[in-house]
Amino acid sequence: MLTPCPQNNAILKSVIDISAEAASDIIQCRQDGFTVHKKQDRSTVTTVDRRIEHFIIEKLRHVTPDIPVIAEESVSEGRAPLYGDTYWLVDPIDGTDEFAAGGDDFAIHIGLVHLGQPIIGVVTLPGHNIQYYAARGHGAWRKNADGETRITCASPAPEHLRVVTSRRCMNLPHFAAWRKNYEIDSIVPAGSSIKFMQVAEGAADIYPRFTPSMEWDTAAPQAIIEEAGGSIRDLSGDILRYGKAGWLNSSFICCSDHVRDRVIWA
Ligand SMILES: Nc1ncnc2c1ncn2[C@@H]1O[C@H](COP(=O)(O)O)[C@@H](OP(=O)(O)O)[C@H]1O
Ligand SMILES: [Mg+2]
Repeated sequence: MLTPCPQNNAILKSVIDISAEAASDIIQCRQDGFTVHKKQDRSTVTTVDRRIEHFIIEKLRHVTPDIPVIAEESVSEGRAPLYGDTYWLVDPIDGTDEFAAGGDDFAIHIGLVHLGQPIIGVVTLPGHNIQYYAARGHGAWRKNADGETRITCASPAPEHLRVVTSRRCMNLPHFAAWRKNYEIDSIVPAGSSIKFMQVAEGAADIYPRFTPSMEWDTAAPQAIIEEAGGSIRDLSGDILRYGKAGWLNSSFICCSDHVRDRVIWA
């Protein structure tokens, strides 16, 4: 376990500002109009994803010149810098499909990975005007129009689980089989990293994901959920780690520590 580091808190403050500036720009771009393209893997990208990623990379280079930035769209275009023990993982828009369709459930992710673990995370929801953030040892926080509030997973956890998951996951046979093993209160679909944030702020207890995700989809949210009293684990119960082949995550379960002993790990 890494210890709290005052320097990380200083870096976090800069990243919160960078992400807020990127959020304003996304809202402006949405008003001005943008174009939608398909990547080689047939997934969606917009001119806004690329613009925001470029902005974030330039800003991070200024704040932490020695830390390489691994970012979704650059990797898609075959541009990933050499990296070592410490690197940024950036998703300029998580939930691009939702953003391109005019919805509000999309997020900006900026996460700092050190020795395979995310130690700083900022998740901004431009469409909801909310920021979530954490640095290892400094707690998890939410900032909105009401100010800054410390967030934690629900304690005590309710008897029946409040499940949140991806719309893509809800109709999968794997999910149908999984849910049969649990006493469930509700199953609510949500887009992008809103699912992680709902667990982190106590609005949901568990987020199972049986469809693919990339490391930039989870790094920033994982830093936050871990500071809020939860975790993201593979189906064997091992904490999700970073720097894997192709930046691809396995299926995972994100849950509050208060329900972890109810989860059936493989
Ligand atoms: N087949 C696939 N392979 C890898 N990642 C996938 C995928 N299908 C969806 N994703 C990831 O899931 C994210 C959307 O999550 P959700 O379905 O929970 O809203 C996408 O984020 P992007 O929008 O950044 O591409 C993408 O990274
Ligand atoms: Mg993205």
